[in-house]
Amino acid sequence: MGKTFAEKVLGKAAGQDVKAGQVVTVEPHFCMSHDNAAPISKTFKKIGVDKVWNPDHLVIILDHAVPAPTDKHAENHKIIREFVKEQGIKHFYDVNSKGGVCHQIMCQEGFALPGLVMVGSDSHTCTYGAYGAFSTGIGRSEMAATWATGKIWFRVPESMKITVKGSFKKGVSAKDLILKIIGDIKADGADYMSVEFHGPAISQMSLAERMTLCNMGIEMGAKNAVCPPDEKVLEAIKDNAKTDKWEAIWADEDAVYAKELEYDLQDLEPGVAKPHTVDNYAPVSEVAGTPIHQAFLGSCTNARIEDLREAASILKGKEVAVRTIVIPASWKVYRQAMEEGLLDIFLDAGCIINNPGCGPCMGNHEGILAPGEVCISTANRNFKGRMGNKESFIYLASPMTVAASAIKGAIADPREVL
Ligand SMILES: CC(C)[C@H](C(=O)O)[C@@H](O)C(=O)O
Ligand code: SF4
Repeated sequence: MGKTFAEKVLGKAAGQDVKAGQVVTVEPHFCMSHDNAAPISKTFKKIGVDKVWNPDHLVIILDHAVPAPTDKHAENHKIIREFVKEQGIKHFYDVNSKGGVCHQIMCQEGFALPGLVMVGSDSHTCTYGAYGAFSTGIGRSEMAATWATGKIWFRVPESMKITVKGSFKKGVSAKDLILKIIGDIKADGADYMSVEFHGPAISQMSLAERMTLCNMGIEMGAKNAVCPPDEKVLEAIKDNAKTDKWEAIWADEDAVYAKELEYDLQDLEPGVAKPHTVDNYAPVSEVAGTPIHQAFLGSCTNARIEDLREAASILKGKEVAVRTIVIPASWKVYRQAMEEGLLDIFLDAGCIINNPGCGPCMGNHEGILAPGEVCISTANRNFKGRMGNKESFIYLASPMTVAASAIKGAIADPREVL
C-alpha cells in the first residue's frame, strides 16, 4: 500500500517506516520564530539549559511590529537581539532591508526546502509546503523545548487529497480558490490533516500562488499543507538552498487518503470571506456594493511581486476612493516593485506604502480600524477585533478584488474593471 507525503517525510525523519496515527519523534530542520522569540527565550531560560541544541537550526525574523510601535515592542526586540548574540544565532533578520514577513523570508531566502521537517512558532508556518516541506506551527512552550532538545514529537497525520484541474479565468486567483475550499469544508474541515494539493492546475501555478494556498491550510485546521516539489521548486531553490539536506519527496500514486476533494478552476469566480470567520464564503457578486473604509494589500498570504502586479494592473491610471495600504511581503519584493514601476502606480492611485512586515494584519499598527469601519484585505484572518477593533468588519479577498474595491470604495468584482 502506498504512502502519503506526511508518512514518507515523517518516516524518513524518524528513520522508520510509519503510518498515519503513529507517534514519531524527529529533529526538525529549521525552527522559525518571529517577535515571539522574546517570550520563548524566557521560557527557554526556565528549562535550565544554557545553550540551544544547534543555533544554526534556529531562524529568527522580526516582522510582527516593525519598527517597534511602542516601548513594549522595543523591549521585546531588545531581548531578542541579546538572545541572538548570546546563542550565536546566524539566521537573524533584524529591522533592516534584508527582512520582511517571516514566511516570505523563509521561502525567499532558501530555508523552505522539499522534504524537510520544519516548525515555526506561528500558525502560518504551513506556507512552506509550497516548496514541498512538511512544515507546521507549534506553540511557544513547545518551541522553547525544541530549542533545548532538538526534538519534537508528532502524531503522523491522516491526509486529505485536493485535486485541482483547469486554469484560472480572468480576474480569478489562488486566493479565490482557497477561500472557496475553506468555505466548503469549513474551519475544522481538515483538522489535524496533512492537506496535499494535486493535479494539473497546481503544476501550472507559480510558487507565489502555491504559497497562498498552503498559507491558509491552517484556516481549515490542517496540520500542514503541501504541493508537489516539481521543477518550479527545484529551479527556485537551486542557488539559495540553506542546506543540502533536502530531498524531493511526494506521495505515492496509491496512497490512502481520509478525504478526497476535486476542484475545476473553470467553475471558480472571485470570492470573499465575510466577517467574522474565514469560512464565511460568498461569491463577490453577492456582496458587491458593500461600502468599505479601508483596503489592505499585504500579509504573508498575498503580498508577493505577483500579487502586487495583479493589483497594479487594476490600479494603473485609476484613483482609490478609500485609504489603501500597500505592504510588500519583504524588502526584496519592495525593491522589485519599485524597479518595475509598481510603487509609482500605487502612489499615483493614492495608496500609501508601508515598510514590509505584518503591519495591520493582526492589528498591531499601521492601519487599525475604527468602530463600525469595514476593511477589505488580502490577509488570511477576519476574526472580530483582528485589525485592532472589535466593532469593525473585515472581508478577505484576492489582490485583484481588493484593488477593484479600493477604486470603487465598495466591494467590487475585479472582472468589471479588468
Ligand atoms: C502572533 C502569531 C503567533 C500569530 C500566529 O500564530 O499566526 C499571528 O502571526 C497571526 O497571524 O495570528
Ligand atoms: S502577516 Fe498576518 S498572518 Fe502573516 S504572520 Fe504576520 S500577522 Fe500572521
